[in-house]
Amino acid sequence: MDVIVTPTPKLQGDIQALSSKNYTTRYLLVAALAEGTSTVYYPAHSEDSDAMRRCIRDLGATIEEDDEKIVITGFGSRPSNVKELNVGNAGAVLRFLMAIASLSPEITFVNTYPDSLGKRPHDDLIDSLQQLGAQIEHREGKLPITIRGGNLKGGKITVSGNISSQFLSALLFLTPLLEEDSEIEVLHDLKSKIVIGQTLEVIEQAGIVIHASEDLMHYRIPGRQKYAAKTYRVQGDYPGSAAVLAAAAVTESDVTLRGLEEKSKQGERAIVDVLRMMEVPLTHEDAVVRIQGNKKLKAVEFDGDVATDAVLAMVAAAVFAEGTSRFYNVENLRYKECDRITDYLNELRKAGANVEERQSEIIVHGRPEGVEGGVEIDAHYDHRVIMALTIVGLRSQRPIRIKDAHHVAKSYPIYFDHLKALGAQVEWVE
Ligand SMILES: O=C(O)C1=C[C@@H](OP(=O)(O)O)[C@@H](O)[C@H](O)C1
Ligand SMILES: C=C(OP(=O)(O)O)C(=O)O
Repeated sequence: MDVIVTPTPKLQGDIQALSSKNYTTRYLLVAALAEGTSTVYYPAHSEDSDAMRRCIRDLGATIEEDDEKIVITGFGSRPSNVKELNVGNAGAVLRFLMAIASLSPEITFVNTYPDSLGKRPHDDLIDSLQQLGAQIEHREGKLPITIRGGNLKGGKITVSGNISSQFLSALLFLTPLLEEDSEIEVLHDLKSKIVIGQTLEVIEQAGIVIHASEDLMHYRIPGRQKYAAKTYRVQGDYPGSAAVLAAAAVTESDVTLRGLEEKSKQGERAIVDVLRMMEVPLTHEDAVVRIQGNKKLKAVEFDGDVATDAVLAMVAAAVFAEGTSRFYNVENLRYKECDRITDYLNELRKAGANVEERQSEIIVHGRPEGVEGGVEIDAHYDHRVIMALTIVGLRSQRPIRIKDAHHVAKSYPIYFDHLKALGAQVEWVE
């Protein structure tokens, strides 16, 4: 399915932010790793959260759900002997479950998105799990991957933080369940470090003790711990909301988004600060963000590593800013659903934006007068590319067509419904 985005000068309305993808995947996981019954209120509903739900069920968790909650009885440290798991296109779900799979004799992760997740590297996690004693078959660090474990003990290991924080998160979920104490040392720079805060927060809520150094590069993890069954409440999602907020920022608007906690550990809450730096009129109080856009934005310089999943939306806003913006320290955007630097900038250029890439940087020469549009965009299987190009389409001169826009459902299936509710002219077509 494609979407046609027709230029829309005004957005107005009041919506509830969707639930956080990252917290949902984590709460579902720690609930599955507990032996009793946990409840997760307001879970996200998207392809990625569905992938975690499906896989923990395959691994032996019992799940009941209604409109507001999921009730999960976990399998503790003994997942069922399942042959295969299919995580769809969900990177975090794959990496977290690769670690958990090493509690089982043999599990194969299949490759159902050869042109997206199938291209992403997992070598660093494979290496760490091998240090713990797992035997792993893989195709140059990529899917399909077979993990043979079952008798991992714990001990001293290293993990590289250069490509993704998800490898470290995966090991932090696994090691408390092992027989012996573990120590993890992170090698190289830890990218998306801020996300580790969400992992540690959830693990602690689940009653597990991990001793982390202040710089988050060293960990001591006592072994033989048990995840406690608990009740969790998923907070609003900043990465998805960043796209809605950026859409409001580039149009004439009065848009209110509810459910975005100011003190959240999600780094993408920086979207609010970045839009403020761009001089977009907004307020953020009591978990409510209100933007009254006037189509005027100023260029910005920003370390994108603190808000990985909001950078594409920030860049889309910068396309219409006065001056040159720079988003630096973003190399690991290249290892996501697509190469979010080269592939994304190619699509932006098609739409008429003036952008440049460096290995770890995106530079945007703003065009406050708007861009040409009138083109077809390749989604590259990437929900965040789809959301960002929609923002650009709202302020182009001619409509743009986003091919295969249904991939937005990876994290935000109701993105276009939300935009429509705000008055955006967006339409699904076959
Ligand atoms: O741990 C997580 O849930 C995630 C970590 C981040 O990935 P990287 O650590 O690979 O940057 C982020 O981009 C992804 O959407 C979700
Ligand atoms: C990169 C993302 O997710 P994942 O790594 O979990 O596939 C994302 O949601 O933007």
